[in-house]
Amino acid sequence: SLFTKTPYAHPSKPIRNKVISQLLVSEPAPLRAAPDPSTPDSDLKTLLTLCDLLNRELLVMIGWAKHIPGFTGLSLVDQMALLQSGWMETLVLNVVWRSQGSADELQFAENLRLNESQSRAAGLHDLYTALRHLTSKYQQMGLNQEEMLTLKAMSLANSDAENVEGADAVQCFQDALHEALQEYESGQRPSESHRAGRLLMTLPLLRQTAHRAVRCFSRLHMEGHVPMHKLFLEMLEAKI
Ligand SMILES: CC(=O)c1ccc(Oc2ccc(O)c(C(C)(C)C)c2)cc1
Repeated sequence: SLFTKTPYAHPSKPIRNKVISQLLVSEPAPLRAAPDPSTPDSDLKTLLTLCDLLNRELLVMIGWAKHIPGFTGLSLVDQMALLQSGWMETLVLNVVWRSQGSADELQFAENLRLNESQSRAAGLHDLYTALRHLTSKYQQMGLNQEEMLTLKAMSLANSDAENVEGADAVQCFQDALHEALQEYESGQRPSESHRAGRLLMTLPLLRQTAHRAVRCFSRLHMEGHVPMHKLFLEMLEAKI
């Protein structure tokens, strides 16, 4: 009838899942590393540049989270709790996604890629092996951008923060993201019936990779060579 609202599929864009299309439009532009031109190149300079990049990524991530459908429906306390427990997984997925196109480098930024020997020189070998392991897992699976964005939002929603006030609201937030993934995968042609489950089953490895990254930073912090930004230290303390 004239009044049934048939969804209008724009010819060039297939009808996408609402949650996933919202995640696509709110994906921030990748940041660029900002090495200090007056400092001579050194391993410490690499670390300082990476630290600065991470600090800016943290700030961008906080703004990004607010665009995840349902996130701002949580109490502010719960929004902060999810960010404090899920930030590392979220940032790890970002670097792993950026590194998908490379066989042996980590692409922290378009203008900052490290291979194994450069990572080792900067004291980041543990980080390198952990992130490359997860990167190759997603390369084997042929992870696409829609799936990466959904997993990123899920990793925040499912970060198992301890002191959550509104457990039901968080559960509902998680369910909406899970539903979006299921709907997206069943809409794929050819649809792979186990795809959504396989993607969810990579989350334990993502959690483990984030913990290995935290250990790497705690060691670097203990060694005391690298000054770390206050926000980063606060977020790091929330993970230890
Ligand atoms: C403090 C310090 O020594 C440090 C060393 C390396 C580093 O490199 C990174 C840059 C961006 C980034 O997103 C990530 C993760 C993906 C691991 C979060 C790591 C950041 C900080």
